[in-house]
Amino acid sequence: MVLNPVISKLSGKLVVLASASPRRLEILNNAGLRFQVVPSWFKETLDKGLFKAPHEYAVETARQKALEVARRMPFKHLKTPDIVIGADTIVTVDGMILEKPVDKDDAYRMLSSLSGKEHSVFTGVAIVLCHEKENEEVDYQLIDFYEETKVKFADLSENMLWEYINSGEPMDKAGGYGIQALGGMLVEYVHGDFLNVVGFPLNHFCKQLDLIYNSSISSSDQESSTVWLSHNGNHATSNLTQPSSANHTHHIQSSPSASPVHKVKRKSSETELNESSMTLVNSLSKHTGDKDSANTKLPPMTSRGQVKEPEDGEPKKEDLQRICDLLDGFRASKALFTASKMCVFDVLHGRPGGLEAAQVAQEIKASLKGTECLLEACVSLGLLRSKERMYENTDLSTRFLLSDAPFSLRSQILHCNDTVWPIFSHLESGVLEGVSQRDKALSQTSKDQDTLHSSQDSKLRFMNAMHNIAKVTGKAIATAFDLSSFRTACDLGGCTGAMADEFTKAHPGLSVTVFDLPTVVQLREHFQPLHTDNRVSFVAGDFFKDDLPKADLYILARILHDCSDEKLDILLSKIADACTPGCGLLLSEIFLDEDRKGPSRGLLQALGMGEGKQRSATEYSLLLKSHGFITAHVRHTGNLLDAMLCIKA
Ligand SMILES: Cc1cn([C@H]2C[C@H](O)[C@@H](COP(=O)(O)OP(=O)(O)OP(=O)(O)O)O2)c(=O)[nH]c1=O
Repeated sequence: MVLNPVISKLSGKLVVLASASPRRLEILNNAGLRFQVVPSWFKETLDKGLFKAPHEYAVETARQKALEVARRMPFKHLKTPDIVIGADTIVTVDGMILEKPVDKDDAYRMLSSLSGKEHSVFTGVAIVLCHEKENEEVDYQLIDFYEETKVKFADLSENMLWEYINSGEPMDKAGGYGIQALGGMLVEYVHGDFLNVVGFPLNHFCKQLDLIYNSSISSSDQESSTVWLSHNGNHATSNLTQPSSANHTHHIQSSPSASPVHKVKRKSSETELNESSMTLVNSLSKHTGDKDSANTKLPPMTSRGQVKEPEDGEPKKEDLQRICDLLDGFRASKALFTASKMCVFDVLHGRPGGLEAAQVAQEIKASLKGTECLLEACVSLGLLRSKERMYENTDLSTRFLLSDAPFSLRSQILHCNDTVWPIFSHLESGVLEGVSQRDKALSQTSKDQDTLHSSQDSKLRFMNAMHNIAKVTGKAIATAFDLSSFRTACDLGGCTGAMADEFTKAHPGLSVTVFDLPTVVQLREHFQPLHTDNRVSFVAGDFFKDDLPKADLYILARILHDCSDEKLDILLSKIADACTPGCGLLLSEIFLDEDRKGPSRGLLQALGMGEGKQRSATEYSLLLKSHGFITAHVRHTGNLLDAMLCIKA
């Protein structure tokens, strides 16, 4: 691509850099750009697990930074900018995204994971062109791209690491280093745009401006990822300027091996955007009539920032829908629980063409009316499909709801129905008293049941539920990190050995001892191992009281969140005592967002009022550090559980 003069094209326009980064300011200043700096208030807490690739996370964060400033300025600065530029720089290594370190130990973790390795630096850039309309409304044209640069670190000694960390330079930089300053000492080579590492891919930016201001093609035919936006409430519907439903993005790779420019066909922006990541509406763009963007027309935002309610004062459909979804949530859960418990999905399995409601009613020994209502509700939830009154399983129910499906969640569902549901029926008492209502709920439930489950039956049902989760999450956790330096592992509370199976499958040199209560270990034969090799063994014991089996890696999957602080201290102290320096501790839990605003799966679980608590990755990292374990890697798996690998100092 030939590059033309572009900076002059912006003269006379109100250009805003939505960044507090002194490096970005310096880069754009040196390029002769005249602009204002309005740091973005957007909190960089997007859930990394939602993004399929690291650069998507950086681009989305850059978009949000720029949009926040573009939206705020008309109200706070009483002026609408012409262009707002946002950027986000991340470092990636071993599949992990490294942002700015939270403390020196975090900087150590980051830099030691970069030592001796080639890694990538991605900077996502968002350019928001603001188009003010005669009625004071503002349309935003959003153009984004990313740049990747490869950087190779030398092997760094402990002294080098700590000398660099103690310089203080790492603390406000992604990956914990500044290539343009002392951090330059750590770098063996750079493949690609150096300024991109520093924080802003100036060349790519200029090429993008060239496309915007010098290109002969109109903006609506541009091949960059351009999306039109205007203020709105809170629903994501993308309105593409492209005739097709997908965007094309110029991703200009500057690493010598790649072709100078190649177009990356992007997923339709609808698949890339999650509702919380951007507010898109059907604006009055040139393509309002585009059938592909059959969007819900939403009330525009007035220039004063309030959502203008429709003339008739009716509440916005989207807001009402959101509340109704929550209102109906428990009915949907109970429909799933009941259909699972009554084996509806098993009854329909293997019945070509499906069954009529009457046939299902007969098989599950239920009323026709009740069965019809249940089947129709399951169809509305996507758990069944019906055609001419014949009901069949969907792929979703076949994969997760059949009793014998490889990733069946039926036992977990029964656990939720029989144990969690009664506890949540006492949630108000739980909130009032601040303690678990388990005993009250279950003693009442067990009295209600015709036959009290034997302790073995209830133990088996619980183990089945844990087995379901371990089967669904095991591979993601077992493959989250390079464990080649470990030979023996101990899965504390490993229950049926399902997780241990996944670890031995993923790591041929690893053997795993499952350490769990005698009652659990003696019931393990009910859960056949997934393969025959004998690298999974079982030892009975209580990890709060008994000596732990010796291992060079300890696994804690969904254990810590259930422990009181006192039990945490006992367990982690025992593990620390059993470990020599270099031993590993692999933690698998739901990691809350750093601002504890999600994921709701974790925060709703906390309503069980158990004696434990839900934590963010940083909180777990600090907890483990207090017992001598330094966090080496964190992985948001995008599955039900996240993972963290720590090393005994
Ligand atoms: C890798 C690397 C990053 N950095 C800096 C660039 C960015 O300032 C920072 C990455 O963090 P960002 O979150 O991208 O930027 P920021 O927090 O500094 O500013 P804002 O969020 O307001 O835009 O790391 C360097 O200065 N040198 C480097 O070699």
